[in-house]
Amino acid sequence: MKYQELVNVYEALSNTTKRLKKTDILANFFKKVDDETLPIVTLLALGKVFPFYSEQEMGIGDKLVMKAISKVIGVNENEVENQIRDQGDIGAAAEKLYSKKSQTTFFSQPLSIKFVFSNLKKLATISGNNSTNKKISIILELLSSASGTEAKYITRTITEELRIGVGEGIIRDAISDAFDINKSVTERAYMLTNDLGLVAEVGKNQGENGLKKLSLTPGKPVKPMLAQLSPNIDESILEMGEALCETKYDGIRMQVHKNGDNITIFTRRLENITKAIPEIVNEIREAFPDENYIAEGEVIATRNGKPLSFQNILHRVRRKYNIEEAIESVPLKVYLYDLLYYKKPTLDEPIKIRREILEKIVNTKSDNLNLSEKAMVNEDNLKDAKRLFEKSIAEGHEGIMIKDAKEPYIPGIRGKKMLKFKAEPETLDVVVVGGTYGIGKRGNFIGSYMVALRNDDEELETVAHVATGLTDETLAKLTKMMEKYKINEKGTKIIVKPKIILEIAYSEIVKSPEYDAGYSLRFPVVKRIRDDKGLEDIDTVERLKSMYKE
Ligand SMILES: Nc1ncnc2c1ncn2[C@@H]1O[C@H](COP(=O)(O)OP(=O)(O)OP(=O)(O)O)[C@@H](O)[C@H]1O
Repeated sequence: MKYQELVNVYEALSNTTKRLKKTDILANFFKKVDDETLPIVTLLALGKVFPFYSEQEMGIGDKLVMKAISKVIGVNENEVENQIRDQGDIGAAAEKLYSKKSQTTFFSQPLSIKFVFSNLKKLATISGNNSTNKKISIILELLSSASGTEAKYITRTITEELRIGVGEGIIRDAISDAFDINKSVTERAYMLTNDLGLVAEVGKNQGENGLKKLSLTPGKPVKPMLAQLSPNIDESILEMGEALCETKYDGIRMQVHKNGDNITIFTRRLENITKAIPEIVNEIREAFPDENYIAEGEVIATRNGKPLSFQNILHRVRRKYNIEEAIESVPLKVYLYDLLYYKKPTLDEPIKIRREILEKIVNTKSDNLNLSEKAMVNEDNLKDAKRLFEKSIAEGHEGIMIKDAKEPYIPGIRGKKMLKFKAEPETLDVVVVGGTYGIGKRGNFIGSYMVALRNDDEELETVAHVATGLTDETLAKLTKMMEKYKINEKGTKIIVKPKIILEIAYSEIVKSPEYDAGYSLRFPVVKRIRDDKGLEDIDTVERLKSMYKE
């Protein structure tokens, strides 16, 4: 199938902001695509070449792409840079420059989707000697056979900025519509496998029954079950009848997979962090029986018995070098709290049973590996939950989790079956879309950040400017990140790609016509940079509205 056909779909998608329309466009396209190309286009429609959980990333800087464009068009790099500034992004700039190109490539073969995809994959895997030149020549090969619109989307895919407003949710719905499958079946199949290509393929060829048979595979990460806020501990427990209450540790969520001899550890964003924490891999190997399993827990860092800050842990689990040294300086502890697979899938068992199996099979004799502290609570012993909460706070943890004892694990859903109750007021996770440089002494720093939430159509809506809560060190770090993601700059204002996630505390949600969301936050304060979250994890306008009503 020709790449131009996918490009026509991209264009149609970027011409509408309506979620239903986008879903419809994609569903019609999926119906037409052949079996081999179908998994590929589910990734390309997201602007991706590798699935989310893959360790592979594109990692190609804008500069390299600019260089390639300048060679293909035969203009100097300054002109490409000027176009990017005028058009707002590299793709639109490439399209514009192509339209001025005098020499057309009549004799070249039209690009096929498969050819573009395999070249993009190749790009990401080149390393070592002379790799920059090799990368340039692959980009050149693609761009020299491309039309203007094809070049627009090839360059955007390479720089990982597709800008067509399509997220996983729309692709999932489009698969459902294309192959006439109940949305909840597609959703669950995706949450369990994290593989849109597989879901599309099985949905097309085996329908709903085939998708229902998809399950967990140790080694392949699962989307984590998420928690809602509990308004009140007692009320939540009474509603559930019986609750498994546990300490809420403020660390990194970890999903441990054992398949054969291999142990793999993923974060909540499904990043593979196995290599950074070899001591934990060893502890886990020792503590579990030699079976296949998937367990979940929180990893925290401690010093003198007290939990260290979240940033410390994040640094530690992302580390690529000097790991031995880090093992000494930032010792980690793991608290396990769930079991999704043990010899076979266990996620459909109630959490009470999953916990019992976990307790039975895990040997927690090491100081660094424990099960989460727990209390089984019902109407007769509500005090135990309060006691656990107070103890958790006194030990420096965040609060407690309240889990409905009879409920299964529901991947990827933020439902009412698992709640959290924290000592500190709830915060919002937002994405930075722009900023303003400071004045005087702070002229080199971006002092104020324009932040946004997601809406139902998977677009971003601005919600506040935040300028407090930042230490000089964080300001410097954020400014550097903003410059890296810069799309446009005018005077002291800068627009950036939506890459930086901040956790924001605030005193109140108020109505405000000034922002796209129609609401804003009073006294917003940056709590921390959430490097562990991605755009798909930020809060939604819908959630903001429901919090306002509450
Ligand atoms: N005992 C526990 N059981 C389940 N989750 C726990 C536990 N202790 C800590 N956690 C953490 O709490 C998180 C659940 O809260 P939530 O679903 O709101 O995630 P979140 O958006 O990261 O929230 P937060 O910002 O409050 O951590 C889990 O992702 C996990 O990392």
